Amino acid sequence: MASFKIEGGHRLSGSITPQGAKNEALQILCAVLLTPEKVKIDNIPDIIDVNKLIFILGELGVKIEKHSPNSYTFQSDEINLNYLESAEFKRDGSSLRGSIMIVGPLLARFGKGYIPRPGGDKIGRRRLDTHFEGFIRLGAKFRYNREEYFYGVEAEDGLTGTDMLLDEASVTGTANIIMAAVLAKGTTTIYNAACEPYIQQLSKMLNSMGAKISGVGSNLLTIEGVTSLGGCTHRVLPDMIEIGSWIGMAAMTQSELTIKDVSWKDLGQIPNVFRKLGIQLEKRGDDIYIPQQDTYEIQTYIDGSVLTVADAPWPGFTPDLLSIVLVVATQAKGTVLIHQKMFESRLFFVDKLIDMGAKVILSDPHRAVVIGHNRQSQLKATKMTSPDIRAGISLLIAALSAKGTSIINNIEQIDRGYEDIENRLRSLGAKIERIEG
Ligand SMILES: CC(=O)N[C@H]1[C@@H](OP(=O)(O)OP(=O)(O)OC[C@H]2O[C@@H](n3ccc(=O)[nH]c3=O)[C@H](O)[C@@H]2O)O[C@H](CO)[C@@H](O)[C@@H]1O
Ligand SMILES: C=C(OP(=O)(O)O)C(=O)O
Repeated sequence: MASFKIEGGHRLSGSITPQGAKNEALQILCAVLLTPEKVKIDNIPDIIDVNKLIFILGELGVKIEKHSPNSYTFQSDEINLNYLESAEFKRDGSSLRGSIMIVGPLLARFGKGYIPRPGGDKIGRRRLDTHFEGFIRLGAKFRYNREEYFYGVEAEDGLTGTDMLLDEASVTGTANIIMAAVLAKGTTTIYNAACEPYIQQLSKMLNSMGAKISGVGSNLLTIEGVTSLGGCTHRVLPDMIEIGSWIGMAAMTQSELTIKDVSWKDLGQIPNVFRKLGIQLEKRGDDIYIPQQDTYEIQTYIDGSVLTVADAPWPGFTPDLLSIVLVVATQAKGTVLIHQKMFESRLFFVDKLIDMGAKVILSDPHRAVVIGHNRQSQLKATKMTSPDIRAGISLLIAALSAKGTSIINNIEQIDRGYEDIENRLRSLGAKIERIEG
């Protein structure tokens, strides 16, 4: 297991370009299974989860041409469905969350889709009911092998469009159902659909392949099924979660930083939430400029009560940035309640921040109150283990601002979602080293 050794307390400076969005890339890669024609994708992040999915596509027989670390062409004209029944697939498919989204395209195009229980962050219960209820509504037969945690859907006579109301606005669930419905007979409506930029991008890509999806960006999608889809080229948006992480790093290390080409129009609440923590952000063209700030003060509500930052399905604030907001608040002036509504095991990493000297009260698994130090007391370096991607990057941010040298173990968790993070941080002046275990 590799580790990071971080000497904290150094300011960063310069500009950084965000990687392509992990969660969008995982959807877009699955969509290449919907056509026998070539699909070219640019700005794919070179991270563990994405590379694992590309590996699975290769095992499925997809022809893969790599033009550069971030640009590929895929062609799914000879798919090897036998792989789905292999022991290798049971191992490979369960190693990330995004692999679940191969099921919709395979079901739509080949009449069957299987998946072992997918992996991903261990951040609480992560059910798949929405996905499979959607496929069943489209006419698929469902089976589940409890011993092997193996899911399967089949539809020998194809899928038929229908109206459905999702039980929750699941991101990967909506993507999966969209990819199944684009090739179904007739019209499907999906109400209570997730509408994150990831889903909007997937829908736009599918429309450029010949699909007929309307309502893109809303929670009511209408999909007129077509008989086949063609090739396309697609560019993945910058990763809004990485952008939020860079904002957090700049604030915590009191650094002046420019984040380049962020696609402001797709950032939703993200800039505003950081502004509510008192962090100054300037829109400069399509860049975010963050001036060096010695202190920042958390706003209160108009009536003077304590600010809450909570997650919600889009256009609400993404749960994937709450850990970062939490760590940033530890050095602010003021108090904030962090309410992680979606996941029940994502806040436990605060123990480590408390060890480092942060004032945090974990009220219950979903809520933590952060009482900012206002820079009166610097966090102390420590040795810690990264439990999930976002807690991992939050601990890294804490370590960059702390006094002394910290060690973070299990950094594969960070590598799952952040491309070449130590070299990019070093280019901004951070003192960080990877130690191979
Ligand atoms: C590969 C990928 O794209 N992963 C993202 C995707 O995961 P994923 O698609 O797995 O997450 P879901 O959107 O299905 O749900 C996440 C959690 O939120 C709960 N929930 C969801 C919707 C809702 O309206 N109410 C509700 O309580 C679910 O029960 C679940 O516990 O979306 C999550 C929620 O934005 C992100 O954290 C993950 O980074
Ligand atoms: C929860 C996350 O990822 P995954 O769904 O892939 O585990 C995340 O990106 O923060």
